Amino acid sequence: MTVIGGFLGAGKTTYLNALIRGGIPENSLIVINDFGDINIDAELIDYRDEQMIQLTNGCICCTLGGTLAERLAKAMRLREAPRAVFIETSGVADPARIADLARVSHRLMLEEVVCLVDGGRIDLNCRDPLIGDTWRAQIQAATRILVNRLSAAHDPQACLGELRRLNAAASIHDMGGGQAGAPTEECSIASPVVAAGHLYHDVASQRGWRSASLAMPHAVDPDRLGDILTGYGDVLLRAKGFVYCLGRQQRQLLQFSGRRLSYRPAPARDGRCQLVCIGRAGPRFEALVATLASLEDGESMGAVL
Ligand SMILES: Nc1nc2c(ncn2[C@@H]2O[C@H](COP(=O)(O)OP(=O)(O)OP(=O)(O)O)[C@@H](O)[C@H]2O)c(=O)[nH]1
Repeated sequence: MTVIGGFLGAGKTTYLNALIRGGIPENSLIVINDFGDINIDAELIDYRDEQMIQLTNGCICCTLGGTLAERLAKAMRLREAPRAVFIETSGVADPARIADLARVSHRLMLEEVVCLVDGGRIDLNCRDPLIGDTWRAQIQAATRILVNRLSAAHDPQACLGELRRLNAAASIHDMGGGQAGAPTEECSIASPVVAAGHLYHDVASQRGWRSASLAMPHAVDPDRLGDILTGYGDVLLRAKGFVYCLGRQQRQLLQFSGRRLSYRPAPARDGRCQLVCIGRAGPRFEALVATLASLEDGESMGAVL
């Protein structure tokens, strides 16, 4: 079992796709957990549907006794049990809790706990009172830390030093991965594994988060939508989803993380248009949701979670 963790927007899905493209064992099982009630990531993973478990509506590390453990146990009892299991956690999960499933199972062996890190946001995330504990626990749980966008950091060496200070046992790799703001599908696969200790996070640290899922049935002005999301960048930590944009035929994948926005043509799958927003609970976040809803001429665009 390989656990792929890291904070919201750190690059977990990009990395998992690169792993799949690079070749994973036949009959692998992929488990995807998104924080909201819509599993956007599942649409972005290029893998056979029947060998993918999608978990939504919450963070798997907080509901371990439930769905994840049951679904994994069921999969491992199949006559042809998966040869490998890759779990992409939600961006607010503690990967250590998930890794412990393998540590206590006699059918699963823990291969590694990978933690993706947006190098351009190390100092910000580290100091943030809402994010800090979760972010640190993810790094401390890792056996391998993969840093991208380090070139966007004020002081790359100090940032790497901070990671090393948090987790002395993990191997740390700078993956390159371009400048912040330049979305990329590129992702190099860095090598091997050193064992590490881990730390549990406090479930209460989940308080203070808020997520909202919105249906986006009508075409939107991409610049206007971008201005709204960026304008609420102080409370909006992550947004992603599929939208139709005025002037563009193809459905677009919208990505907003680390205050950076990008659109790119979306995979042609089921055609849903939905947006998931995750951020800091409070009146500003509610104002953001109301503003997004008002884009639809006052009609509500969907339920707020
Ligand atoms: N420049 C650059 N951008 C990246 C890299 N990896 C991911 N991104 C971008 O960062 C954004 C988030 O990437 P994802 O792979 O979806 O991140 P994630 O950790 O799966 O996000 P959540 O599951 O929502 O927490 C996307 O716009 C990616 O294109 C990288 O190595 N370099």
